[in-house]
Amino acid sequence: MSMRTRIKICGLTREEDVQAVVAAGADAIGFVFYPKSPRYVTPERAAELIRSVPPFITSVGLFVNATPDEVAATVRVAPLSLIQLHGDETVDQAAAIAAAAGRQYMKVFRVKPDTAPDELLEYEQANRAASPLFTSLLLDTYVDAYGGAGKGFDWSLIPKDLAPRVVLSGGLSVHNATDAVAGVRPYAVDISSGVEAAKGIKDARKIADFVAAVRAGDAILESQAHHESPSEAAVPR
Ligand SMILES: O=C(O)c1ccccc1N[C@@H]1O[C@H](COP(=O)(O)O)[C@@H](O)[C@H]1O
Repeated sequence: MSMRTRIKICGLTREEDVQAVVAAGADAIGFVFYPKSPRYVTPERAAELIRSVPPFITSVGLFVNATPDEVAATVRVAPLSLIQLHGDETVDQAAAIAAAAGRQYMKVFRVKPDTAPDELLEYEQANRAASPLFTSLLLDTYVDAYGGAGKGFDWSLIPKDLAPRVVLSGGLSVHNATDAVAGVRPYAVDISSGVEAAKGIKDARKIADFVAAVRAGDAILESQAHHESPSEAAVPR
């Protein structure tokens, strides 16, 4: 059985970019509430942008080392469905932030060259045990600036049994999206730099091409599923 890989486009600051993401058929839109990011938006600006988001598209709020009060105050202004905790929040801090905000959340793990695959599995289990609001691990590359750097990591570090539950990010683009989907088989992919004309300014053509490249990966998985034996095909990804 194969599945449609979910797509999140992150770091939106302009109305026309929101429309481009929706038109391209992506599933989620990300707003960066980290003041040091060039893609930073205020909660009020995010609320304005979310007004043009149709139903069944998830609006995600990205935070880096914010306090529970700060995140709760942001979701009172901007109607976010999901929170992305992209900093050094501990497992318990992440659970407390989500509880204060009353929202489901993704927790980032910033992968380094020496990250052991088991660390990823253990970190996912610890987050899952800490809160019923935890939804999934988001894997990004370790960089000093926390994220949005367009830098990839070694996907072979992702355990095969974890992959169908993770959101894969870090340096994705039209050039590697098909391989990422067909090779890693993640639940979802998340991109910022790879679909930009400049930081915080998205490019509609790049967004459409990225979505098409992800769907090409899905098509490869679909055709593989048809050629697998019945016992292999019964294993959901
Ligand atoms: O987008 C940002 O500015 C940002 C700032 C701080 C932390 C994370 C940020 N974005 C996230 O980074 C990853 C990778 O992005 P890229 O595609 O490599 O540019 C992604 O999850 C973004 O949501």
